[in-house]
Amino acid sequence: MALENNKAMGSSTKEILTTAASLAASAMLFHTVIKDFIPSKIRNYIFKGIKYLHDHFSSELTLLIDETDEYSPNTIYQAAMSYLNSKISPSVKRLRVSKLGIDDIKFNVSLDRGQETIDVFEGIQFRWHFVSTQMSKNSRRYNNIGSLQIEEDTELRCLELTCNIKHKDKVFDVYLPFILDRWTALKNKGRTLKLFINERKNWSPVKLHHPATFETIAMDMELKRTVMEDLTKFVQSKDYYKSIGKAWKRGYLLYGPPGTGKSSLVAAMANFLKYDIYDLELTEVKNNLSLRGLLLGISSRSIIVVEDIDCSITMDKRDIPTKDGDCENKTVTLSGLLNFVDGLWSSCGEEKIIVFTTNYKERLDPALLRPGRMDMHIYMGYCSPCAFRTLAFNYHNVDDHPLFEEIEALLKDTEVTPATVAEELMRSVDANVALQGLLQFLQCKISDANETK
Ligand SMILES: Nc1ncnc2c1ncn2[C@@H]1O[C@H](COP(=O)(O)OP(=O)(O)OP(=O)(O)O)[C@@H](O)[C@H]1O
Repeated sequence: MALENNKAMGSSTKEILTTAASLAASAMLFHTVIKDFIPSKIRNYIFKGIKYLHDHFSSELTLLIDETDEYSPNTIYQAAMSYLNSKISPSVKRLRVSKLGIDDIKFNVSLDRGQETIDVFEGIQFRWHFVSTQMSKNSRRYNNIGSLQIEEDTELRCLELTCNIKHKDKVFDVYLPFILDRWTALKNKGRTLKLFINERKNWSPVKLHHPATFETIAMDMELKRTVMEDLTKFVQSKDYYKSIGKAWKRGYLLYGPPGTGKSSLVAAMANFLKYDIYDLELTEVKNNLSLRGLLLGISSRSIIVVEDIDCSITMDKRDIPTKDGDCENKTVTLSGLLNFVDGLWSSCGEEKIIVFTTNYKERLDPALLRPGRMDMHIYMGYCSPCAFRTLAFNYHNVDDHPLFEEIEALLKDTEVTPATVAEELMRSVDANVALQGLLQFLQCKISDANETK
C-alpha cells in the first residue's frame, strides 16, 4: 500500500516525507517501505495518510502521518494532534521553522527537541515528533497567460510516530483506533446535526435541534434497551460487515398508530449516534433515476427516513411497465426503492441506517417485510404505565405522585397515544393540576367508551 501511495503522492509530499524521514531517523541508513507490512484489515481503513518506514537494521517502527497527503481525510493527523495537545504541557508547545532562500523549492526542516514527546500507553512507549517543512517557492513567476503571479510560502507538516517494532500490531489495532475514537467523540460532542430535505433533485440542509433522546422517549424499557444495544453494535461492526461481505447498513421499520413517537424515535436515534437525518419525501421524487441521484448524494453516518412508506409509493404499480415505456422513468417504484436498500446501496457509501415508518404495517408489500430487508421491526404502541412515567418525568420532573397509581390503572384500560398524554401534561406547569387534568381526561374517555358500547 505504501508503495502505491508513494506513486500517487504529490511530489511535494514525497519530498517532505523523504526529508523528514532522513532527519528524524538519522541513524537509519536505509528506509524500506514494505508494501505488505500493514495488516490487511487496516489497509483500506482510515489510516490512509500514513507512510510506514522500517529499517532492517533497527528494531524501530516509524510512521509518518502526513497532514497534506491527498489520500488522507486528515482525520488521523488531526486526531493525533488533538491527542498530543492534551498530553504536552503548554510550555513545550513550540514549533521552530526556518526558511532557506527564495530560489525554487527549498526545504529546511527543523525538529525542535521540545517538539518530541513520549506517550506511554498500556505500558508501551510511543515517541512522537512534530515535523514541519517550510516550502519557499519562487515568489514571482509568470503564468501561462502572461500575468505575474506571487506565490506564497507553504508549510507542510507531519507527525512522526516511533515505537518498538514488536508493538506494530498494537499501534494499528489499539493505539491509533483509540486516538481516532477519542477525536471522533470530541468532534461529535460539539457537532450540530443536520436534517436534509429533498427538494427536486437536491438535498437542502437545516439545523436539527430535535430534543428527543432515548431518555425522553416513552416506550417499553426492554425494547428501548434492545434498540440502543442494536445501534451501538451496528456502529462498532465495520469489520464484521466487511468480513461477511455485506454493506455496512441497517434497516428499521417503525410501525404503530399516529402519535406514538415514531418520528421522535428517529430523532432520538440521530442524537444518540450523532448522525444527520435525510428525510426522504418520495412523493417529491420524479422517478427511480432521480431517486438514485438523491441516494448517491447521502453521506455516511446518516439516517435515511421514509415516513409513511405505505402512502409514499404506489405498491401495486411497481412492476407494471406503462404503455409508452418503462415505469422506471415515470415514477418511483417499490422495486426501485428496494434496489437501493439491497443492491445499489452496497456501492454507495457506508455506515447508514434506513428507517421506514408506517401507521399500517399490514398494508405494506410483503417484499418490504421479507427477512433481511428491514433488520428490526419496532412497534410503537399506545401509552403504557411505564411510558407515562417517562412523560411525567419529562414534563414535570416527577417520578412519583399520589395520582400515578390511578392514572396507570386507567391507562391499562384504554388506548391513548403518548402524544395525547403529553398534550394533557402540558396543559399546566403545575404537576398536580396537570396530573389531575390527565386523570379526568382518562376517566371521561373510558366512560364515553362504555356508553358507546
Ligand atoms: N413515545 C413517545 N415518547 C415521547 N414523546 C412522544 C412519544 N410519542 C409521541 N410523543 C410526543 O408527541 C409528539 C408527536 O409524536 P411523533 O410525531 O413522534 O409521533 P409519530 O408516531 O411519528 O406520529 P405520526 O405517525 O403521526 O407521524 C412528539 O413531538 C412528542 O412530543
